[in-house]
Amino acid sequence: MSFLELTDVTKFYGNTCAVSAMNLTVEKGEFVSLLGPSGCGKTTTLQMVAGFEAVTSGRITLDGRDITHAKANVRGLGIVFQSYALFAHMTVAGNVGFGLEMRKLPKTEQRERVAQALALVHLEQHASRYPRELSGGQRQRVALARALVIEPPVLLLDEPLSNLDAQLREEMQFELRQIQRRVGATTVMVTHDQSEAMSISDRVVVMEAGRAMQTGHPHRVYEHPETRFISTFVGKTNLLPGTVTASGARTHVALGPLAVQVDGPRFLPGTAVLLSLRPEKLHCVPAGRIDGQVRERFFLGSQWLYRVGTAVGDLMVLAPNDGRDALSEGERTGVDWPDHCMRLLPADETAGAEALP
Ligand SMILES: Nc1ncnc2c1ncn2[C@@H]1O[C@H](COP(=O)(O)OP(=O)(O)OP(=O)(O)O)[C@@H](O)[C@H]1O
Repeated sequence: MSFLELTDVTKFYGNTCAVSAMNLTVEKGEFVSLLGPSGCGKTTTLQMVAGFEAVTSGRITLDGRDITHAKANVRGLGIVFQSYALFAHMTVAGNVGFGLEMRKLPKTEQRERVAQALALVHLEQHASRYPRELSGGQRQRVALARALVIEPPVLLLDEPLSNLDAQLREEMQFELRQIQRRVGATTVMVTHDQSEAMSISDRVVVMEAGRAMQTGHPHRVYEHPETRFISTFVGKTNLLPGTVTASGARTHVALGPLAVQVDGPRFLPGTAVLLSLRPEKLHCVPAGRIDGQVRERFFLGSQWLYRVGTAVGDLMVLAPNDGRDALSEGERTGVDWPDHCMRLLPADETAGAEALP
């Protein structure tokens, strides 16, 4: 049995189904992110684990105990929610120590643990400040220290880095991961930022319309998305429409004038499919699988992004900036890619039954 388990957890608000038969297992010490677009049910899922929202049906267990209907305060979870503001009238140390005070721990132990928690988030020197005297990022770190100080079995984070500018956000992502590893807290984080989820999680759960669509290691989900939605929500991709012409050890697909053979899930001949090709897997070469012409180019610093017009449609190609001259707009180029980078997705996701086992 996993440390935290959600089994068929469903939430209705009136007639609105916010979360539908959600299944999730989180191992002790694991960092799992719920990733998905606005309104897909991420926060509602976290709120049900926290005990702030009632579960309509299904079951939640923590360390083997059924906590589906347990009150929030007896679950003892560490929570950093966007709306879970700091106490304005208390200092940073007061905010961080609040949970320990509630638990009536001896004063000396409280002081020690508050100092440790503040050191963890590098805010020792701000212990006597008030929240209004801190930056947004510092406030989020106080919220994190307040959650960590009670040494919770599970840490629940809802967009914990949302108030930070891009650079601080990136720094804090790594810091958060380090803190989480050091403390060993089992963590569930909600985010709509796919790069954030991928860079710090052991596993990501991609949600769409109240459902968990795919769960796995970030690299696995990125390289083997199971649906069109996941292939475009987690990273960027070129999607080329094609038709399956034959299915053997590999699937033969016709993409207009181009024929390819793809490993992976097999489809019946005649099935409409999409070939997913990640832009960074494509190369501009003098002679490739297909000829094209650079329509546009964008300089991204460490990379060039080319839009290359070809007979199978426009292809986005991401090339490392190796310091040499880039291709010019209007220039002719071939486009190539390795066989193992091709992924086939059903064009019509309701037609999954047509996929061969
Ligand atoms: N208290 C509520 N009453 C009615 N409907 C709600 C309530 N809270 C959420 N919903 C609905 O449930 C669905 C899921 O909302 P939720 O906040 O869980 O999504 P989310 O993925 O966290 O979105 P966001 O990234 O925008 O925060 C949405 O359709 C939302 O409108």
